[in-house]
Amino acid sequence: MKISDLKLTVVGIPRHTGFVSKHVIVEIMTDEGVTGIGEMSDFSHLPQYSLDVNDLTTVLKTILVGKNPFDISLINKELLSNFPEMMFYYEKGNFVRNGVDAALHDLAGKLLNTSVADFIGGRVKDKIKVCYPIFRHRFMEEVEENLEVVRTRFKQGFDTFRLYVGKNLDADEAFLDGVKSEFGSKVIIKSLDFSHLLDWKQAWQATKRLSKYDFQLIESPAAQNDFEGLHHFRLKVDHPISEHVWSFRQQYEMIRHDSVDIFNISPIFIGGLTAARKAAAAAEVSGKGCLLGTTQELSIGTAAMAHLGASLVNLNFTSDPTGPELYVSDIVKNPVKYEDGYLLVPGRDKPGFGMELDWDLIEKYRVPDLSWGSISVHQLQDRTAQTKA
Ligand SMILES: O=C(O)C(=O)C[C@@H](O)[C@H](O)C(=O)O
Ligand SMILES: [Mg+2]
Ligand SMILES: [Mg+2]
Repeated sequence: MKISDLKLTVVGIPRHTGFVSKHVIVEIMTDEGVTGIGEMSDFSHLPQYSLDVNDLTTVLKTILVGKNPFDISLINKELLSNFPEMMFYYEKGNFVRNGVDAALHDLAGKLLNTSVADFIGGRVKDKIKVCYPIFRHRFMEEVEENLEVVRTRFKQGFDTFRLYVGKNLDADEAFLDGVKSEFGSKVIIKSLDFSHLLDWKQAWQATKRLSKYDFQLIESPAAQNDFEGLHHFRLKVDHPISEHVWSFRQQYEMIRHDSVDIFNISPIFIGGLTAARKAAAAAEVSGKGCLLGTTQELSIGTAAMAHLGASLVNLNFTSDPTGPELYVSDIVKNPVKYEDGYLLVPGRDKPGFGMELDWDLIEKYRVPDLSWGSISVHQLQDRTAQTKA
């Protein structure tokens, strides 16, 4: 059996915040008529240049067509040669490798008539605890809007939230205060995420101020790749520290410098399920915790993470994938489901990821390319449509 073709389709889907994320749907076809689907999720991140999707299609066809789809390790090796690791969180080559590796997993599952979780290690759990994100405040008037988000989502069963912080500490504090006085211990704040916007000393000052509120962990409280800074920060605070994994070299340096307690692992940022499983194994071997991060995927990307999370033995902190709840629409007929603040892993009876494309929705949200238009760095850092300077 051979891979016979590949197709990439770009969609632009707004979030309830108004921010639009562009994603690429990947289809890998075989000469036996079975197609695997994957997602290169959320290209709408800095840096502000875009890939040429037609050219990318040609490049990926050159790599894939004629290969046996079960040769996932071999194909990953070739993808890595063509899209090498960079020491940058939002490196777009990782998104490309992730979408292809996902489609290969979906394809393998379909060909074997087995779910992806069963294909990569089976199920330690069939639901994954997740938290809903509260995007970064820049202005005081956003506090009430975000408290309303907590009210709405709490009613839907989300009792755990994470908060992006660091640009307006008065607003961060007002929000945490509002949550505490309205919900008390019924609502849990999983994390404060500094998103590498402050250096470790500034993040430490901010943390001291916000530490009168309860939260479980602190994420990205230093510049990207400041392994020593993370280590210094970690020794100063009682909370566990988490950091995203965006390259194996970076993960190795975090282990070597004892920079973190928890690795935040997302297939999109490390370049696929195959790579994410290695990162989770490295976490296990180095005695670190692990959680599933997110770029806010659509249902295909989120299902891939659900299958991955189901098979991990060391997923010991609340995870982040809530994309399908954030966007106004999806591109599948049967989106992933959330129940009482858990992401449900698609059933064992469904081959591959268990997702089916909805071409009416794809046509509705299809866009010609990954071009940017006009958007500010603040909007990209804070994931809001807020245009105020
Ligand atoms: O934990 C994080 O950091 C994120 O979730 C990053 C976000 O920017 C996410 O990728 C998003 O698009 O909202
Ligand atoms: Mg983060
Ligand atoms: Mg994202």
